[in-house]
Amino acid sequence: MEKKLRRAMMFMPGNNPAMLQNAGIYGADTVIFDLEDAVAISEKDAARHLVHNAIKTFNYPCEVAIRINHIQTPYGVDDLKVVLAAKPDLIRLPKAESPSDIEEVDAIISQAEERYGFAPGSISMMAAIETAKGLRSAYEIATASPRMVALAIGGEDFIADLKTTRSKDGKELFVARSQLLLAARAAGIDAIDTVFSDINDEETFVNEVNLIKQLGFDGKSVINPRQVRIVHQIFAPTEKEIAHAERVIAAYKAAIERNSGVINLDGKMIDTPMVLRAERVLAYAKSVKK
Ligand SMILES: CC(=O)SCCNC(=O)CCNC(=O)[C@H](O)C(C)(C)COP(=O)(O)OP(=O)(O)OC[C@H]1O[C@@H](n2cnc3c(N)ncnc32)[C@H](O)[C@@H]1OP(=O)(O)O
Ligand SMILES: O=C([O-])CC(=O)C(=O)O
Ligand SMILES: [Mg+2]
Repeated sequence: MEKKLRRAMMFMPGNNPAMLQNAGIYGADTVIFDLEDAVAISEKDAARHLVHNAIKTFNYPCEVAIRINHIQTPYGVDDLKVVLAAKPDLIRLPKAESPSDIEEVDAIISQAEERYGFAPGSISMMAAIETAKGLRSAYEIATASPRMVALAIGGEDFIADLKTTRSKDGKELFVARSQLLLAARAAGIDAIDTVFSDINDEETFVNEVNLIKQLGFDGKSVINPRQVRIVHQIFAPTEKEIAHAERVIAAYKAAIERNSGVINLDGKMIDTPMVLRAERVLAYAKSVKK
């Protein structure tokens, strides 16, 4: 099965009807309708129903995710009660700290799938790690349910938990990003980087997207349509990368025909991991073009 792309996952407040209506037009791989921190407590109930109706009404051309409130707040269970009936593709649990958070949400989703006649397992889950405590259990959280498709880092809350501030080069998040990436990779699921809040600082945003791509992340949470285009551009393999990958595969095939194990391409040794990476570049380029 072809891998699902989750390059830009775009948040919007669940109580903003205009944004919900236009959510699908900006090309994000995933839209995230937020019921958590972007929605005031007095608006929680209205937002749930608005999000439910939007999913039922608009035929979004992308993955549809909902960020619910944490399951142990007074709002999380009610969020699920209302929105699951609309069959979102993905539930994002914020501030996950233990596998039991995931198990609790998983159980409620299973009940809803049965009640509404949805295929078992058809609603996926992801979790955002936003505290040092959550990061210590990242692998257990990632593997707590077969529904889990991604771990994200929630950098704003994480930095508050670290008791520091956010710098332009993100040094304070470096270890957390690396550890989260390792946990996601060990679990075989996607790793998604945090939002970048200063939508007018394009230069720092571009540097940050290049950094997280190099670290190995699959995508980034974003908060504005302008950020979607930048993330998608940076994640797309360049013509040069595609041409190189094609030459690696061709050299590998030619070597197999010659029964030769060692391949030399432009003076550089090519071996199995490089062939795997070249295959991944070509598969990625193919899915990006669609
Ligand atoms: C730390 C966290 O928890 S982050 C997650 C929660 N936060 C959010 O969901 C915030 C999402 N983002 C936003 O609300 C907005 O982008 C803001 C407030 C940051 C900036 O808003 P604006 O100044 O209006 O942005 P901008 O001028 O670029 O908007 C251009 C258009 O895109 C729309 N738009 C902006 N952001 C979004 C979005 N996230 N989703 C959908 N549409 C959006 C605007 O409504 C506007 O539409 P229009 O031209 O039809 O009027
Ligand atoms: O999960 C995210 O990217 C946004 C968020 O809540 C945070 O940074 O605290
Ligand atoms: Mg947060």
